[in-house]
Amino acid sequence: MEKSVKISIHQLTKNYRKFRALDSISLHIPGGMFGLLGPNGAGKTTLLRILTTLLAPTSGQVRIGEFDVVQNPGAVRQRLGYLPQDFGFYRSLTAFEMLDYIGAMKNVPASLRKEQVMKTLTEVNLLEEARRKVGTFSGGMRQRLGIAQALLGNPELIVVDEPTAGLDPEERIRFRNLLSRLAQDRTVLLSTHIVADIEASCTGLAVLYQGKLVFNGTPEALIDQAKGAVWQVDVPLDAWPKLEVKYPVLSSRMLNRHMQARLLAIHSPFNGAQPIEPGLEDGYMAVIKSTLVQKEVHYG
Ligand SMILES: Nc1ncnc2c1ncn2[C@@H]1O[C@H](COP(=O)(O)OP(=O)(O)OP(=O)(O)O)[C@@H](O)[C@H]1O
Repeated sequence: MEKSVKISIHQLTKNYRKFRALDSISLHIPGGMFGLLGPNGAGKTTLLRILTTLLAPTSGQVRIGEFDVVQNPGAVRQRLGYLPQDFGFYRSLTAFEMLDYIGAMKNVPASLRKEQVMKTLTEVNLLEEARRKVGTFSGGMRQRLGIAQALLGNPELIVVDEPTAGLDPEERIRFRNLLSRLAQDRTVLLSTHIVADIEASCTGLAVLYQGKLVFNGTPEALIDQAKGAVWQVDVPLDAWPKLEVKYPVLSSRMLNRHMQARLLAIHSPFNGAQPIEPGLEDGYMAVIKSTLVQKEVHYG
């Protein structure tokens, strides 16, 4: 991990007028691939925009390596590449032309630019498409080109916001593999609401919920949050509505007048419920639901 950089976030708060989008977040992100997980509206994009110097915090500190994002935004920008959620593409340019243009905006010297553009196109497996217009690209190809532009200038940190939304399963896997490969020698921060994206690739992750940090640790530790609390139940349809409101439902399917479901419950919800080994999605739901439950009724 010769080019990875550490991120330190200390008591970071962001208010949009009276609305608190981030509430005193403290988090240390080591090198490698780190996931930021949370439902829509949790505050992930707000956090990424502060990290990438596009948005000023209300209070607290963020350091990328040795540089503070507020005191030294220029130095931070030189060290990072960002693929935002709504990255705009120049549809009538070729992949090469687009990267050449972005390279110029990133101050990559003209004498090095062609070589760098070709190198990044090779890294994201798009070299053969260099002369093709971006408007003809598939969603997966566009996202890989988005990563290519983030890689220009050879940054130590790559920040990616919800990159697999809208990709088909094959493209999603290909994209995740690309990020894992990139994380071998730099820090990659991946924000997503798709648990499988994190499961496949991240060594550490944080969960944001309603602007608060509700988990920080390894994927295994997140799975442990649901240990002993996941149950499979098989109930007649008329008994289902009562259960459905009482316990958080992880998944359900109708089977011939019966409902088969996975539930979260601290104790067995009733005789005959089968305990199940949890997965990462269960751990994530347990963390999110327990923050809900603390405010409402305790399940189990
Ligand atoms: N400019 C703004 N003014 C007011 N509220 C905002 C602004 N930007 C974001 N918010 C609110 O802050 C909260 C967090 O938004 P944010 O976009 O950071 O969440 P997110 O986790 O990235 O969700 P998504 O995946 O939907 O983008 C949301 O409730 C959102 O409505």
